[in-house]
Amino acid sequence: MQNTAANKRVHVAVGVIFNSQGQILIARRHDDAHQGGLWEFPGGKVESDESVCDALARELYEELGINIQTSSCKPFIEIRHDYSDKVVLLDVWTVFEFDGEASGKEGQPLRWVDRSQLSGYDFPAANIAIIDAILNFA
Ligand SMILES: Nc1nc2c([nH]c(=O)n2[C@H]2C[C@H](O)[C@@H](COP(=O)(O)OP(=O)(O)OP(=O)(O)O)O2)c(=O)[nH]1
Ligand SMILES: [Mg+2]
Repeated sequence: MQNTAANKRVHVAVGVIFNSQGQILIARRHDDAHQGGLWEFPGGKVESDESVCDALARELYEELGINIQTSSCKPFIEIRHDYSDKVVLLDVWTVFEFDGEASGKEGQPLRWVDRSQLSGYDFPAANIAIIDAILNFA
């Protein structure tokens, strides 16, 4: 099979996680990762046997050490984006309740930011639409 962007399409569960002060958690992607060095909303690839929400819960535990109830993740927006080397489907969910204190379990820097501060960080291109939706979110 040819190594085309089409067969590198990845389905990604992404969490926009709010704390009790209404701040949002962002993490900096490792320099050597795809879209490395940029900030992201935590999450990762959905495996074939998982629901998106189960994948999100697993990724948030692996990356941040927090536990979410699958009933607390609500669908927010879906973004399909074609990077030249990869096509991603970002399945974005909001999370308002979680147990534990988030820390960068993979050594990634984390920040809790007000939504007005999001524009001060560099995100992958696919995130522009997510950030617009957050800014318009009631
Ligand atoms: N998690 C996340 N990924 C994003 C965002 N924006 C964006 O373009 N992406 C892209 C980058 C990657 O190509 C893909 C997510 O892959 P990932 O590296 O987080 O996947 P993963 O956690 O399962 O990582 P790994 O096990 O493969 O190392 O989606 C975002 O806000 N959050
Ligand atoms: Mg990830």
